[in-house]
Amino acid sequence: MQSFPKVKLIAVGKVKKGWLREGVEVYLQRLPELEIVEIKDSTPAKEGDQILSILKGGDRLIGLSEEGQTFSSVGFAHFLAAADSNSLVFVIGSAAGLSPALKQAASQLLSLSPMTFPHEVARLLLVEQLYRAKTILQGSQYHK
Ligand SMILES: C[S@@+](CC[C@H](N)C(=O)[O-])C[C@H]1O[C@@H](n2cnc3c(N)ncnc32)[C@H](O)[C@@H]1O
Repeated sequence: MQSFPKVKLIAVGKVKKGWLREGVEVYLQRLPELEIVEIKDSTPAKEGDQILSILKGGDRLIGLSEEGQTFSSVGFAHFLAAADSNSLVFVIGSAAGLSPALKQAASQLLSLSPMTFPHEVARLLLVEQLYRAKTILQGSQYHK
């Protein structure tokens, strides 16, 4: 069984739709290693500055963007397992996306699909894939 790192998700804006909030909550309860920090939406440039200002030294920023790298779920699990510290910080932008400066500062961009999703849907998809990754590393039956 491989260990699962602590991960942080910085998300711009709230999940307003109850059915999506409920879904995110289900995976959050199953994944105590995940902390979600929400910041208020403004402009991508201001949001980017705020996100960069709350990062700690050594944090590894992973920006969620449809332009990023795609993984299989098993590949994503191995990527997480290889992150040898508890410093992974994922960031999901607002409807206007991530600022160029934030994308530049990210050590990597992660795509959930080449298609574009609302940020609330992207949050649910990411937390499910993080939970799935944990179950893959634990060898449990969730991932088939
Ligand atoms: C409506 S999208 C913004 C789309 C905008 N055109 C852009 O340039 O990012 C809102 C946020 O959801 C996330 N997102 C949406 N679709 C995604 C995907 N396929 N892969 C990864 N993240 C995605 C991104 O973080 C994005 O900033």
